[in-house]
Amino acid sequence: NYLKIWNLRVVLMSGGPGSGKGTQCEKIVAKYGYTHLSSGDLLRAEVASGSERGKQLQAIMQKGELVPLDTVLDMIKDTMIAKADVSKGYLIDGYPREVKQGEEFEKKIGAPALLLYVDAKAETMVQRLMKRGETSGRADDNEETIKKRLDLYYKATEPVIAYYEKRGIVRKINSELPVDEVFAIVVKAIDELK
Ligand SMILES: Nc1ncnc2c1ncn2[C@@H]1O[C@H](COP(=O)(O)OP(=O)(O)O)[C@@H](O)[C@H]1O
Ligand SMILES: Nc1ncnc2c1ncn2[C@H]1C[C@H](O)[C@@H](COP(=O)(O)OP(=O)(O)O)O1
Ligand SMILES: [Mg+2]
Repeated sequence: NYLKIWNLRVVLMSGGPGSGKGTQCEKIVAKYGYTHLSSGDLLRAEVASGSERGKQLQAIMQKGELVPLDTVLDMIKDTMIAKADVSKGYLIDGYPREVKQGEEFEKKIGAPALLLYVDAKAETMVQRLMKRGETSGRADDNEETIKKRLDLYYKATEPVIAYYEKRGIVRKINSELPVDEVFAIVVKAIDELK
């Protein structure tokens, strides 16, 4: 199984907090059957388990900071391996969030085929997250933490997109558009992969 993950297609979903990554990933899974791995969901599952490690992770996420690289990469890799036999490809949402994470992913897992970059204005992202916060129950969907997540996104995650742009695998998509219009562009980008 460990060998098998090297041969499966990897698509990365990137963009700021609230840009619509999760929303588009859900639609991609429905159409293409990729295995969706959200680093945030994996971490929240660990928190929900009530483990000691979960408590430490919760404290970091509540502050809008990044959890240690090894923790998140191990979670992703273990899940990829566990699902290799039934997977048609992987859709990875929320990773890499800094260039170092991208480098480690390549060393331990492999090179992605495509990076979908859903791009929205800061204002739009804040608005969406405040709205999501009314019902999400997420400890990080509050004004103070949203601001920190946005700052960190511009500082640490945007350089990741530049890193993959040099390889020509980035497709930038205007996610100010309605969900279905964003998805139509996503579909085009995926269908262009051979
Ligand atoms: N294209 C869009 N237009 C309007 N609202 C959107 C759009 N995409 C996502 N949203 C809404 O914005 C919020 C954040 O979306 P989500 O997919 O959770 O983003 P992310 O995973 O990038 O944080 C959700 O409440 C979602 O319904
Ligand atoms: N690759 C990663 N490295 C470090 N921390 C991460 C991470 N992915 C997620 N986290 C932590 C910090 C994030 O602020 C938090 C929520 O992530 P998320 O669910 O992907 O947010 P969103 O979908 O709103 O962009 O989890
Ligand atoms: Mg998300």
